[in-house]
Amino acid sequence: MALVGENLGYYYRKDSWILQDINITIAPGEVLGLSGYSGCGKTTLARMLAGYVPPRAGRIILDGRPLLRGSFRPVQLIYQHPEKAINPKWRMKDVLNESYTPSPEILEAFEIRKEWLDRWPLELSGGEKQRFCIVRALHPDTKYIIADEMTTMLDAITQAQIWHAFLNICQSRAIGVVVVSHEQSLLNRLCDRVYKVGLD
Ligand SMILES: Nc1ncnc2c1ncn2[C@@H]1O[C@H](COP(=O)(O)OP(=O)(O)OP(=O)(O)O)[C@@H](O)[C@H]1O
Repeated sequence: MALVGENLGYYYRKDSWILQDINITIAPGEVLGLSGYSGCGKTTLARMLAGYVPPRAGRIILDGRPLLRGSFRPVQLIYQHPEKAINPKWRMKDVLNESYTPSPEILEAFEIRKEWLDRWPLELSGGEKQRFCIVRALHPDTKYIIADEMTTMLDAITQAQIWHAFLNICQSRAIGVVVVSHEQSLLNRLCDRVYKVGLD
């Protein structure tokens, strides 16, 4: 059930390609890093791999078939800023239960406190909200997760705890993970291999 990007290319302004001829394969359970200088196109590539943006060239294949943009996303994307992914008019328990009911164990693994569930998004910190986005992405049918600067806003200790919990679950379910980060030390620590986007 590999996730494959074949000859991918992207531009925002016509004839001004920011990504070209990207060939990338992620195996189930693999942790792949995406590195590269600021503005080289990491987020754009992440969005294409998750099926949020159709490539201008090439295609995304999941399990031998083109990735469909259906209602359920087998490739989940976690953004740097959880505010972008959470409806501000929903209480956190509704955000959490949007697509499945997470077990008490998974909530515990991410240290999500019971009293947070009745709060509005504005009443939680960015790091607290991000835990909900991570749990939500770990839907039972998720095959791949693209984590775009997922823990950039967190202190080093919380960052380490969250990655530990997250990668344990991904490993146990053979979920493939793409870690997008500008922090080379984080990529070296977490990833089986690192793909460099752009030239530098
Ligand atoms: N919606 C857009 N319209 C036009 N240009 C865009 C748009 N989004 C991004 N870009 C440009 O595309 C290039 C790649 O952006 P992208 O966000 O993918 O890079 P990145 O490697 O993730 O950057 P960073 O590490 O700084 O987050 C940048 O030059 C950026 O200015």
